[in-house]
Amino acid sequence: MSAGTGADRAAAPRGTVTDDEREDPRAVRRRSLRLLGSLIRPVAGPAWWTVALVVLAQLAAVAGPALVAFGIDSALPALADDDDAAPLVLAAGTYLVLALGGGLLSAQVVRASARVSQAILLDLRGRLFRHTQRLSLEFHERYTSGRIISRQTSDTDALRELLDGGVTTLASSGLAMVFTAASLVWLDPRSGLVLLVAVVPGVLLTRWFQIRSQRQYRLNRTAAARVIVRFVETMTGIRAVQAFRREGRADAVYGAEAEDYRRTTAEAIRVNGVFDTGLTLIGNVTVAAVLLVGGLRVLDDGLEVGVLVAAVLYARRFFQPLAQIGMFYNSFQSATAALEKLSALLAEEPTVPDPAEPVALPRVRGDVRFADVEFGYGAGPSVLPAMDLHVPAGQSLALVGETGAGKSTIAKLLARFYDVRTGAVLLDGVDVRRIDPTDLRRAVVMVTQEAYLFSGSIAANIALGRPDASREEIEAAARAVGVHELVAAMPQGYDTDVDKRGGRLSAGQRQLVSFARAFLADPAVLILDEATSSLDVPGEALVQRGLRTLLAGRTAVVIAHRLSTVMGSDRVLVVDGGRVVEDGSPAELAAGDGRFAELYADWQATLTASHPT
Ligand SMILES: Nc1ncnc2c1ncn2[C@@H]1O[C@H](COP(=O)(O)OP(=O)(O)OP(=O)(O)O)[C@@H](O)[C@H]1O
Repeated sequence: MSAGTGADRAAAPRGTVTDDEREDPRAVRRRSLRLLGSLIRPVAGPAWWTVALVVLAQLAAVAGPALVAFGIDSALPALADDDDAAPLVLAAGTYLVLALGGGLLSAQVVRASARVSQAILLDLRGRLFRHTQRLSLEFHERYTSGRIISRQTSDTDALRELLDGGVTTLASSGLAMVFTAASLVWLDPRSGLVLLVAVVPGVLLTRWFQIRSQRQYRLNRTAAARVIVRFVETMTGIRAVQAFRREGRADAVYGAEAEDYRRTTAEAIRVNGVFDTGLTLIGNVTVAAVLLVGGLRVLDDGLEVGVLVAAVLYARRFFQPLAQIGMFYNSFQSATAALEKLSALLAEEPTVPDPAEPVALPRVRGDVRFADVEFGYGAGPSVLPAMDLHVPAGQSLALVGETGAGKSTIAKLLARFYDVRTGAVLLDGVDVRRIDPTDLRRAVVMVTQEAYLFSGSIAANIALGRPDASREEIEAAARAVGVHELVAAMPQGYDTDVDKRGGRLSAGQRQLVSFARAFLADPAVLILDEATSSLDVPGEALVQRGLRTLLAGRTAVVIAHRLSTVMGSDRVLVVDGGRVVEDGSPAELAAGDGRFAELYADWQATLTASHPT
């Protein structure tokens, strides 16, 4: 796989920065922090409450060994010498209460942090969906769907992982270490000194682990992403794989990538193992050192036994949190990377902005004009260098031209999926950039080749543009375009689920449903990208009839691929290199000696060849 392909980026590992490659890292960090701040602000109260619970739980935990020291050094002698059981009962009772309280507090921490993290994630998911949906077509054509899916899944998951357990574990672990060290220094400064000496190799080992595990983690995420991309790519292109007998080769490539994934995972586990073992070793040596140094002092009467026991307990506890901090380091890293990518997505602005002062256009006649339009995608070259075009209301216009000529671009500008660079696209004399978006969407409908059907009933699919339409209206639209009989013959008629057996439709049938959808929406201007099949086979007569009904009585711009569609339209525009090179009625142009006449002759020849009489 070549580096940096669309598919590659689509499944880019969480640990790598792909979206922000050319951005200033400080700006990226600021943007990420702003997003984090805006996510936390609404739940600031519960978040502070969680922090308070974490502090209390750690205080309860750290008091244990000190109580043990008190029990041994003060309470036991009081019982032995003075027959006074009160101090021992007090120490044991307090220990029990703190243990129970600590347990309850820990449970509360889990609940409180879950509440905070789930509220944050709900907010984030909603924002991502609304924002991505609002972005212009330009964004969706540039940002592959795989990447959007990564934002909604693995990136949100990375944050979830951290918020669900990571943050509280990190905070608890950090506090536990500080409290433990402080208690030991307070109880017995010399034992505290032994502990502080042991911190040095502990910190060095943790730093080694951070560097190694970060590198390993990235390798591992890249390997995992490759396996997924390869799998998806092979299965998406399964027809080509099987048709060209590429199974063996695909298997070998996939096998090598899966092996790479296994190897990097094994190495990551090994690094973890070294870290864990190293920490345990340092912890045990520290305990032994505290015991030895303290034991000698006890013999010299320089230290009380209880304090020694407490010191040993504290030393044992000290290194446990470090292992947890190490474990969550990777989660923290990937959550940071995820936050950067999420904030980049949320910072995208629609390239087709809503007008500041929208012009209401409730009743549109359908007069379309391209006035001195120049357009190109992004900063790319001009695709339409200079387009002047007037389509009077009610006219049906067929756009023909070679692939890449600019036909779809004209259609996309008219539907305002993109905005022109210079000049203007006018509807009934009003610049489309100024028209109220709701009115514009109602007036101009684009039916694309793919005829996308959403999961749900056929009726709901037809009513997409007018969800309040009655069943009668839906049926009338289906009848008009000639799809009623087909739907009526389905297992549950109009209630048949398009995803279920019996609801699956052929490409032509799907197109008829999308015609019914457009018919019901009843726009003044209809843009239609006809399916690419260029032969007028008899089975498509139905589609042609549906099409004629759909186009009747409105302005229509059709990217035509069938001769019958072209010949049935009022006017033909031949486009070449973004310019109109021929313009006239189909009969006129066919009889001439221009490009359309050639195309017409080719079409005729193909038809005769495929339907010999
Ligand atoms: N999203 C895009 N970003 C950049 N360039 C684009 C984009 N879409 C189209 N183009 C370029 O604009 C030119 C015109 O493309 P357009 O899709 O309008 O052609 P077309 O006539 O509709 O072709 P076809 O018949 O193959 O659909 C082409 O050179 C194409 O490479």
